[in-house]
Amino acid sequence: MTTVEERQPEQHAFEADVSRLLHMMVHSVYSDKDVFLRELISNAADACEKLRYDSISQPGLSTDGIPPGILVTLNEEARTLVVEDNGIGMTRNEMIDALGTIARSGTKAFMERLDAAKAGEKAELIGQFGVGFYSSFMVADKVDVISRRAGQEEAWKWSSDGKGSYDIVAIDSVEAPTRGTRVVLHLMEDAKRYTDKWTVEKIIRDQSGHVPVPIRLVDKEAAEPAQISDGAALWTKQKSEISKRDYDDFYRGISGQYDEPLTNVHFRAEGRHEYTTLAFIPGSQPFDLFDPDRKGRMKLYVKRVFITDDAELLPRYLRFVRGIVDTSDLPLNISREMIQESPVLTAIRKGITSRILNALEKMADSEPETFAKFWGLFGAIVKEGIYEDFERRPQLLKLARFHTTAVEGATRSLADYVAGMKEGQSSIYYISGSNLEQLNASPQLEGFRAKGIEVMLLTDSVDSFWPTNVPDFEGKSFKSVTQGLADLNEIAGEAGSDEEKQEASSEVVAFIDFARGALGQEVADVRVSGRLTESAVCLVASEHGPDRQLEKILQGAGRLQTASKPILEINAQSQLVMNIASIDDNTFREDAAWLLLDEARILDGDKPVNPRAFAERQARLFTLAMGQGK
Ligand SMILES: Nc1ncnc2c1ncn2[C@@H]1O[C@H](COP(=O)(O)OP(=O)(O)OP(=O)(O)O)[C@@H](O)[C@H]1O
Repeated sequence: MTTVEERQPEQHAFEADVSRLLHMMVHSVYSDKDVFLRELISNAADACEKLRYDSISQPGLSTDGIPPGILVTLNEEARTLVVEDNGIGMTRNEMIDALGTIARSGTKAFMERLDAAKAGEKAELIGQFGVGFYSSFMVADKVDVISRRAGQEEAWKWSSDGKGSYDIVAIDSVEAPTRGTRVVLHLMEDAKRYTDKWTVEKIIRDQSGHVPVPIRLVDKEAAEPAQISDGAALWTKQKSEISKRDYDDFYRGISGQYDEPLTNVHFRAEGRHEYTTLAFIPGSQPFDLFDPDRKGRMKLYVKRVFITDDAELLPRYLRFVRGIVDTSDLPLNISREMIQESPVLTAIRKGITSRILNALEKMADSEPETFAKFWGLFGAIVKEGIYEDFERRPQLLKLARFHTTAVEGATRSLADYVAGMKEGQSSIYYISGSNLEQLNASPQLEGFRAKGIEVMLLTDSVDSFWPTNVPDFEGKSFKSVTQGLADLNEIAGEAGSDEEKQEASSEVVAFIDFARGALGQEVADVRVSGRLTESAVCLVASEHGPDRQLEKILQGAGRLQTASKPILEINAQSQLVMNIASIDDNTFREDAAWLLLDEARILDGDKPVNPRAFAERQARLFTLAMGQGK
């Protein structure tokens, strides 16, 4: 067997993505390099918490009675900064996995976004993400990680200059911590300020003052360590003892985001269940907001021991909330699998969901501007709840805000909408699509606009689903303006908007009959429109079945084999239509009918049925109009 001394370092190449990330770090545009320390301290604290957790089932892991702690040591002469913890440590293989690849989905997402960002946006984007251990290479030209896994004899040293490869070598026990990890940063010349006691102390207090593990600092060899933070969990303190700054720092520490949270919800529940929650509504969108797995990131603690950040502590439509729940009602040794089924957790989930929604309601009433910002960031996510949380639907509908035709650049609540309904109006009208401007210009809105009837403009993808699923708001049903007959005659319009509608002339009726025959298989019907005032044509869906937008989405997702045919509505008062109807020539009429259908499709954001035939028909009509045809 080889002894430790005889072993040669093994060289490993970094995974391609790591090399790319490191390159970015070294040549970083990071405005604030201080964050590397927060990342290292956060890893050290996680390692201590992991040991605390694993020791519950394997008490042998930490029998030495040494309390968890993080020690930061500075050496000005050697130009080193060391972060050491007595946590779980890493085996050789764990080092290779954790420090040679990119395991964090967040880091992957970060790199994708960074690649896509324009030059000017990069710095801002980087500021929103924590990028973990690799951020050390912003300030160090060499990093050593010496680690011994709790309960194991052997110790390993990982070293790299961040340029494509790293070495791993077994080292003598005396050179390693008894347990845990020591990260040694050999600082670059221009990063030597990180050996200055006051600088580092300030950074730790500012960034990491609330990690739940005590932090000490040594600034000179053999000096007594100074305690910088006591590791008391912020959430156990009284609200009155906590400043806004404390809350914000804590939020940044647990969320890995750098923004200022919009609000926090901090309460202690007593009675049937005992738990404390400290939750934050972020001030910017987390990177994983639109991930398909829709996972939340609330952390579960039992009696201050971190258990998991994988428990579903909130419904998915509140997945942007960051924070912790600490309870004494679960056993410490509960397995992560058992947690999901625990009735205690169900009760906690209910409790904190209510508190968060109540806090949002309060914000909407007392701080409408903050709420508008909140809705801009997370409204599309909260609306998923309208669709999937039957029990809380009324509360979510009350919270929801929408763009409507009534005001530009601002949003309205459903209560605002209902208050502005016209006499005889029994439905809440909406139109859905992906682009606000395009929706605003939809011909289907014309009749509603002319009568001053407000229409909600729904642009989030979830908007195509929930209105068909929700029977009503305060007794008013939801109705798409692109579906069924527009019975606008029943509704009293604004003064001056109610001129008598002319009946369709017999010529127009004849043209409509002709078009119905000519367009045959493409449309379910051709009829006189009750909703157009300016445009000549538009497409609508039949009364029953999905609205046009929903149908497109379902078809795009392969969930509809055959789309139902649209109805072509014709504006009998349009000058164009009347002119067309007056020409008694079937070739011309056929061209006109197809062109009108194609026009309606284009107005809907679609393509003509047959682009070539469309071009030919258009050419024939142009030629005719220029007086050269026939
Ligand atoms: N001090 C440490 N002790 C034990 N393991 C560590 C330590 N530092 C890093 N690691 C391991 O390296 C991995 C990568 O660390 P990195 O900071 O890049 O991301 P992360 O900590 O997983 O992400 P996040 O910051 O979102 O929790 C960690 O998940 C952990 O497994």
